[in-house]
Amino acid sequence: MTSTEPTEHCNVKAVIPAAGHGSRMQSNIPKQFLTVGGKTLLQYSIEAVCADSRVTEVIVAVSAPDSNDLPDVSELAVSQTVTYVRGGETRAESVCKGVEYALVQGATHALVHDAARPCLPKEALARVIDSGVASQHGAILAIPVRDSLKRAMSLNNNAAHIEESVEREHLWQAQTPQVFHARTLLNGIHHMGAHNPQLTDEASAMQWLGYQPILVEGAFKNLKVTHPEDFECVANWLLAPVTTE
Ligand SMILES: Nc1ccn([C@@H]2O[C@H](COP(=O)(O)OP(=O)(O)OP(=O)(O)O)[C@@H](O)[C@H]2O)c(=O)n1
Ligand SMILES: C[C@](O)(CO)[C@H](O)COP(=O)(O)O
Repeated sequence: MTSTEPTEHCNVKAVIPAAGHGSRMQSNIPKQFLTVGGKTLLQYSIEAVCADSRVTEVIVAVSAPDSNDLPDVSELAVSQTVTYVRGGETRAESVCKGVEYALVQGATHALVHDAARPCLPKEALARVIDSGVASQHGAILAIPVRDSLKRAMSLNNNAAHIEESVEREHLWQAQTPQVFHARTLLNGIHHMGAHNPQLTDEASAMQWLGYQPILVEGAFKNLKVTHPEDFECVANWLLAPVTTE
């Protein structure tokens, strides 16, 4: 793997982890299957990663690949092949299953994108692919921290109190997609362990191997739906009139 892989030799396959329970969402169905305008968040996320033709296939890791509740891939407004595989007990394990399948299908690079991030802008997708395939370090979308940061501590009243301020300069919040050489990423996840609580994103696995992924500025609207208020924001963005990107 050279430090600047010629992009014409790249075969980027998207892996979408969508096997979570969405417990923080407190909804009666996993959040990726909540609908906005008649489409699930998962469908929006699949269509979002398919907006760049360099993505040659989409592999979606779900808890029940043969479930009738899954979006019918024939109804998706995409030209790429979409395949469901069985996910795992952790996000990392689901990603692992997806990347293993992507490698069998001939992927050189894996583009991992949360099913819970349906508002991925096309131009941000293009930029993270550009950077991710051009460097052995790979790349992730992220946004610089914009608020003051405080470390919390609990006092005897159990309320959270400020223990200290945390320097926010040079701090970024990681998003997805995260784009890496597929075999290297799989090695990183295997070495770190898919149940390792520190393995919260693909960049962590690459860092474990000594790589320093490129930070590509993403977008605030590329929000991960985690809590109910997030869903309200995302639903408004998805239903807003389409603007030319
Ligand atoms: N075992 C898991 C856990 C999570 N995910 C996926 O990873 C993405 C980001 O994870 P998160 O937001 O934490 O989703 P959940 O684990 O479902 O949420 P919670 O932690 O609130 O249960 C989601 O698209 C989720 O479906 C997955 O594929 N497999
Ligand atoms: C991968 C990720 O979206 C980057 O911010 C985040 O780590 C996922 O965390 P979660 O707790 O599994 O949602």
